[in-house]
Amino acid sequence: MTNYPRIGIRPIIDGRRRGVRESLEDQTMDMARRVAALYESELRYPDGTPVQCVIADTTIGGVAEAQATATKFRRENVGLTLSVTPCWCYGTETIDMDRTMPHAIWGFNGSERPGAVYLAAALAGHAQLGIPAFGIYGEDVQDADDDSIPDAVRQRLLDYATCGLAVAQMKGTAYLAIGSVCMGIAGSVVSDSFWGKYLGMRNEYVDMSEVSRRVDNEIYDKDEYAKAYAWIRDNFTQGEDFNPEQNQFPERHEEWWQYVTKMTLIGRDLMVGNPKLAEAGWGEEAMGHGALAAGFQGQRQWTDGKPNGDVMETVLNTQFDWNGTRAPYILATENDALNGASMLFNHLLTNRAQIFSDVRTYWSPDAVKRVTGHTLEGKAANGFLDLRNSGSTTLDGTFAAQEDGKPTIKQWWDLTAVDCQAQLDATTFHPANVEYFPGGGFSTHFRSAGEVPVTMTRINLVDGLGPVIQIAEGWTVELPDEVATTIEDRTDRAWPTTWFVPNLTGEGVFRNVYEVMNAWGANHGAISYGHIGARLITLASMLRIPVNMHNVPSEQVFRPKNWLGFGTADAEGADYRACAQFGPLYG
Ligand SMILES: C[C@H](O)[C@@H](O)[C@@H](O)C(=O)CO
Ligand SMILES: [Mn+2]
Repeated sequence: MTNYPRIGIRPIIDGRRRGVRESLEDQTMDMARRVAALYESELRYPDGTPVQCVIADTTIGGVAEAQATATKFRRENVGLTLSVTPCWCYGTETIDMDRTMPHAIWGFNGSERPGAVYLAAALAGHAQLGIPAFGIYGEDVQDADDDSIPDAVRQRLLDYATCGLAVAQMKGTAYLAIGSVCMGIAGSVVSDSFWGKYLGMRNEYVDMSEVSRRVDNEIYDKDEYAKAYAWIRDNFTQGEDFNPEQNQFPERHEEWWQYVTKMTLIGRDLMVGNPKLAEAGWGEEAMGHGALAAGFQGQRQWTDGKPNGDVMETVLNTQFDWNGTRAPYILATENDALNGASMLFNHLLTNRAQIFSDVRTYWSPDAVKRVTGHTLEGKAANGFLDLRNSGSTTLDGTFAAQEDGKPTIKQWWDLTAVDCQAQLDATTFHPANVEYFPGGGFSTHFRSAGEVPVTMTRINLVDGLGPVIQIAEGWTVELPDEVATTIEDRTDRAWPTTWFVPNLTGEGVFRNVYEVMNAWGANHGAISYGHIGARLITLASMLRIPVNMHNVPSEQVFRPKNWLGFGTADAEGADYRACAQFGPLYG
């Protein structure tokens, strides 16, 4: 089993003996146990196992116990801490001083003993020492013997832990670039200072020739290949060839299917290794690159001569294959590492597959009317963004899986055979557009279901500033079939289609759909199921990545309390100032 990072829980207490400490021991330890129980029952790691907590051996009344706890937490692979207290305790004598992991404090809102006073004192210490920490405090006074966790507190506790675990899970892993810069796309210029200093990850690189070397030398598990190939041929429906006749090569399809299946196994093995390869004498290849995310350049040096990477990218980003259901592998198209990082954030916050797309076109109501005669209505009334990747994306992006009769992307452990079949039924694989992809291969086509809550995000690098992140919550929309086909025809009917409408707030770039398109910082976006903007903001603050645009309601925004010292009226400006002051987490 993967050695996932754990949540360290620190019960903080008033150190005075002869009555005070003794009277608080049970209540304080009990708070820690209740939070641990909450986390263990509500949160899971990507492999589906419950999140693990480590509670300090004793309550912490002073520095000696704080140090002993830090030692224990290092041993136990703790990646974030939460301090809890129902009472007054001694601020800087008890806080966790580790600057390389997230911290939060839950101060019980009681009147008998002042948990809130400790919270304020300890967070003032954090502000003064320059160690970011989140504060959690219930709105309504609770009695000392009330062991319930109020809903708002529960929400904050879960927000904090989910985001902190995302930070901790990235640390020490790798982004693997398979190939290098794709067609001059800035996001595929891999920035080791971003990955290393902000995410704590290393960059690994292999040339795309490594993929063809493994195909040529049969460096993959041949038994698994036979199973994978049979499954793909049985389950993937080949659709129409949209190429002009002189660009159709039906005699090569069989060879392409074999090749792209091998690429899929090889892409995965490059990322995470495969012990089967060692059994066949390929010990080094069996190790993999420890990659939590990867990217495949594809265009153009590979696709100009060989079958494209669309099937590989689609299958790896999907939550099932010939072996059944499983966590998705995060694999960015065009080696757009910044979109890969955006997908990774979304994935770690949700444990769900992620859609990679070009943010391709703004369709205004007038343009749709002119081209198709159709009047946009409902959520699409103000126009929509055409999200369409150049040939691949996760099959979960069909939203063919259903929860309570509604389209969704499930967590992989909840996917049923019916869900998987529905996703396959919604998808066709078309011979790739030969003008773009002279080496052939197959592209993935489906239309995403409408009325699904989604969040589109993207990290961009700005010279002189560093990374920034943009976040747009919104909904998918569907169009009548004829209108949809006309619009797809104008780009490429062989590619996956998702139509997206951001939630408009009437302010800034969210005053209309066009402005959101205009403000998008690059050609790609990472699209997650659900409205997860608030969690992305919290995660970004933990990593010190300022948010340059978002449409998340302000009451949902949750950042370290230190941010308030940088201004309270202008939250966006304060975020920039705080991120600049604290600098990257591992800088
Ligand atoms: C096939 C084309 O080159 C596409 O790959 C291109 O338009 C992009 O996807 C750019 O992001
Ligand atoms: Mn693209």
